[in-house]
Amino acid sequence: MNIRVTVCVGAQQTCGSRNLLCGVAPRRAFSMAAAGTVAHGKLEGRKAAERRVRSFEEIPHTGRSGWVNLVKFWREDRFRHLHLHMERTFKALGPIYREHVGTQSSVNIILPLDIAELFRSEGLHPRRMTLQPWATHRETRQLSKGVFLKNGEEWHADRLILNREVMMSAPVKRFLPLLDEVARDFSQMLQVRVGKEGRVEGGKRSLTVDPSPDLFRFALEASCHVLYGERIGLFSSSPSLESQKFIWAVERMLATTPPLLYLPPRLLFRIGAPLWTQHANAWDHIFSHAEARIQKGYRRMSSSQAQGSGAGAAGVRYTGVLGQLMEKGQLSLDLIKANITELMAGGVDTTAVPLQFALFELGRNPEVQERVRQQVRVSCAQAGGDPQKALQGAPLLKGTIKEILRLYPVGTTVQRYPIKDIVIQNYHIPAGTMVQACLYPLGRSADVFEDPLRFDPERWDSSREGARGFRSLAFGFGARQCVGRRIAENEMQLILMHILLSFHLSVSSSEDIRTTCTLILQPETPPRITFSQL
Ligand code: HEM
Repeated sequence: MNIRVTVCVGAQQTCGSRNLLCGVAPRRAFSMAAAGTVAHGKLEGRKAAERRVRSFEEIPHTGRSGWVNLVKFWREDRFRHLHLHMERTFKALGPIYREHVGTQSSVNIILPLDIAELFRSEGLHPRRMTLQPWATHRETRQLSKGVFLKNGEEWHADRLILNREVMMSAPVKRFLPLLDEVARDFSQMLQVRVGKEGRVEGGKRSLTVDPSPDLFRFALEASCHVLYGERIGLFSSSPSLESQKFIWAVERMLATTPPLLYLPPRLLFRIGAPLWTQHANAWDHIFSHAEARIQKGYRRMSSSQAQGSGAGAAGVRYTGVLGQLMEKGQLSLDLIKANITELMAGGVDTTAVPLQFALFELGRNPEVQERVRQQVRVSCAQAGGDPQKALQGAPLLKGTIKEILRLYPVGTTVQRYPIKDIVIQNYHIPAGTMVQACLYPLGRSADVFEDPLRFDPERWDSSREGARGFRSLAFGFGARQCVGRRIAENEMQLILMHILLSFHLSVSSSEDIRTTCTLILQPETPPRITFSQL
């Protein structure tokens, strides 16, 4: 593959390291043998050396001192552009490199086959949000009120219970109408706004706005509807200030996480003190808000159980993931709280931000937009109001989401710590090393995707080559993949479906959006979108 040759020549130059799978050494061996100057024995010796698994130390790297790198990262503001830094570094060093920044060191990979190797090998996962590396500190423990989600076998058993309420097809079928209701309301709210505030052109109104605040409210409203089985009124004329504060707190928590991850505990409370305080306050708010919501749901559940009408009884409406977990009683109340808190914190920016990118890409690609809309119209007409059928009949909606997450992956990396030694790109990687699949450069690599910068939802058509094989990894992989995946996929498809049925989308400039990395990838400035009545 092209990347292996060209990129690795660069790797040799930069680090003096040779990646023998890259075709550099074999090419030399061939020319020497052709000239008849190499004895047979020597050639065999060279081949054996080529087959030798190279040591960890030989992996190209960005500099040995984590502290020097940390200073560079601070000075050059690389934390905010980590995705671009990775893209550049792969171009310079080849398809695998090591990086050491502050207390973090990782091996970074980009090629689907290598990523497959990583995921196939048994690997531990980084700790969950409530268990960040510095969570061993007393302060963090106090902050999160002693509620922790564990890793390991215990985690796996709990996760399987949770999967039954959020990932399997039966719960998805139950919560899909709830998401559809919120998506429909969002579109209606927008219609009212365009009707009132829009400019008239050719008898129709259109309005240009930054939709991001509304998308954040949509994401929280939708995930709360699924979690608690009831609406929290964020589209009303006086939305709750507490919910708005929750949205800000999640944003703050995400934005303050990356730099803190690289600081050792000693420095954390000195250099990082203001950041740490903001981070701790944000988590405090997330926990207390989620706790209040959970208590409310718990009281509602208890009173309906006291009246003898459990959530599972015929004719009783779906009481959300919280209600289902409480009714089944397989998880302790503390674990239910911890999981629901995490689902609340994980369910806002992760969907609101890709939706901004989606509206932008559909706006700047009117022909693609029209093809998706046509499919949605036909499918909705045939679905007779059933949201599941409507989505099944419009695969381009799913393609749109995959395409958005390819170009703008919410999490720019997926990480694993292999529990056994593994070999990637013929390099030995010891157990316990953090290995990162780097999704942003993967999604934009011409060696992996044809015409990678083109927004093309049809490329994910399952009959097309390239649609398969460790290329769509935005939700991670395997037992540890995103637990909110089904909520997110359906929520995003449904809102796009309702928007496309009501509005034509356009943007004033088709220039690329500049992106920045907090813990998630987002636009530096939210794009303004013109919504025109159809
Ligand atoms: C486009 C939207 C989303 C993307 C791209 C995304 C991506 C991810 C990724 C990459 C992981 C790590 C997976 C792995 O290591 O294999 C993850 C984990 C997680 N996500 Fe999401 N996510 C999204 C939406 C959501 C939503 C809506 C929720 C909650 C409703 C959520 C909750 C979580 C939780 C709780 C975990 C930790 C799972 C565990 O370790 O058991 N995510 N997500």
